Amino acid sequence: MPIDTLTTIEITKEDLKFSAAHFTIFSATERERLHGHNFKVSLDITAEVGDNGMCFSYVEIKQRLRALVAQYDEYLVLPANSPYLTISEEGDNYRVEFNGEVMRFIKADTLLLPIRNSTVEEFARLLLERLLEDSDFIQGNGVRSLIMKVSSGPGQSGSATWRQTMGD
Ligand SMILES: Nc1nc2c(c(=O)[nH]1)N=C([C@H](O)[C@H](O)COP(=O)(O)OP(=O)(O)OP(=O)(O)O)CN2
Repeated sequence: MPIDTLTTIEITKEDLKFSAAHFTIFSATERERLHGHNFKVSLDITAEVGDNGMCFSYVEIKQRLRALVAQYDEYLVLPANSPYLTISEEGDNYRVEFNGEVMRFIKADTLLLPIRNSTVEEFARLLLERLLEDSDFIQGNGVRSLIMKVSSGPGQSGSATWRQTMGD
C-alpha cells in the first residue's frame, strides 16, 4: 500500500501567545468581568512532502506566526461584531454599552477586532483568516489544510480549519 506523501507540521512554540484583556459575552444580559489571559496559539499545517524529504521549511511559518500574534499582544480586545455591544468613539476613548451599562476604554490600549465575541473560537478564525491573506505562501508550498488553535489556558482551546478545495 503506498504511503501518503502528505505530512502535518505542528507548530506549538512557547512564545506563540498574546496577552489580552477581554470579557466573553454569553447573552444580551450576561457577560464576564473584564479579565486577562495569555492566549496560546498553535498551527497544524498539512502539506505535500517534496522529493528532498521535507515540505516547506517551518522556519518561515514560525516568523509569520510570531509577527501575526504580536499584533494582538497587550491590548484590551473588543468584539466589533458583537450583536450585544454598541461601540462608539468619544474623544480618546471607546464608549461601550452592554445591557444598559456603559464602559469606557482608552483607544490606544484597545483593539476593535472583526469578531463576534472575544472567544478562543473567534480568535482562531481571525488569526487563520489573517494567515490566509498571504496566498503566495499557501499556493507555493503545496499546503492542503491549516488548523489554527487558540487556548485561553491549559486544557481549553478552540480551533478554525481551512482546507484546500478544487477551486483554490
Ligand atoms: N466556547 C467558549 N466558552 C468560553 C470561552 C471561550 O473562549 N469559548 N471563554 C471563557 C472565558 O473567557 C475564560 O476561558 C474563562 O473561563 P473559566 O473556565 O471560567 O476560567 P479559567 O480559564 O480560569 O479556567 P479554570 O478551569 O476555571 O481554571 C468562558 N467560556
